[in-house]
Amino acid sequence: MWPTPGAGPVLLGEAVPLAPTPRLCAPSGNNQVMLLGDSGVGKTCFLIQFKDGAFLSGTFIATVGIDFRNKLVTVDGMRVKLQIWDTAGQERFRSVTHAYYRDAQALLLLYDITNKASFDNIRAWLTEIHEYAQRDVVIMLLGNKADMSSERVIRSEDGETLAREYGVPFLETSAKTGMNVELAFLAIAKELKYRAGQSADEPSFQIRDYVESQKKRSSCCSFV
Ligand SMILES: Nc1nc2c(ncn2[C@@H]2O[C@H](COP(=O)(O)OP(=O)(O)OP(=O)(O)O)[C@@H](O)[C@H]2O)c(=O)[nH]1
Repeated sequence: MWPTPGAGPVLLGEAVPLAPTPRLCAPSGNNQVMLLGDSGVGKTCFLIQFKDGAFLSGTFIATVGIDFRNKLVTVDGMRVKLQIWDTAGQERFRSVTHAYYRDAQALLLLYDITNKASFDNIRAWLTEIHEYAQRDVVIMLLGNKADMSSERVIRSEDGETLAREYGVPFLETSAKTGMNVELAFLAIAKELKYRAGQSADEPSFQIRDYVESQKKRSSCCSFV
């Protein structure tokens, strides 16, 4: 039996620094975020890096079906609970994961910068997303394993171009070093908070602009 979207155990109590008396975004609902992409691109490691700040190296154990973790992030003094679904990239689990697309508010679509097939398959993933997910789902494209520069086969510009074609934000990330992992989730949380209508202070938040500005900041000042 696979877990039910929105009905799983609430794993609160993580060490998340909170601002004084933060409010909870979408208190009665979950902000469901799904990780998608070919098998081996690093979805599970990406989630574990975000949740626990750790990297699982060694033997690759493919995800079976689907699993999730919760994490609270603080956005502009407000707590946003993200329920993050880690899906199996293997083809044989596709019918299982399709059932979860419609409940997702945001999708992080990963490819591996050292694996051309995983990049070429992004268009097929986007076709599936358009078929099964909500029409207004937030999508972000991530080129993972950016730490493996000597084995890179997909240029950063190619990721940028593809993301621009589909009108989605783009980041290169590393689940190993943590590069841009937090930024990806923070941008999603900001967008979901904005959509929940609780950002009067940010009346025109644009996730792509936010991601681009943060990328410039980190490249200029060597921090994220
Ligand atoms: N160097 C490096 N290795 C990574 C990174 N992310 C994942 N890996 C490695 O890539 C392999 C696959 O990672 P997973 O996170 O299990 O991949 P997945 O996308 O969840 O795979 P499925 O569960 O089959 O869909 C593992 O051996 C990881 O250690 C990264 O950012 N850098």
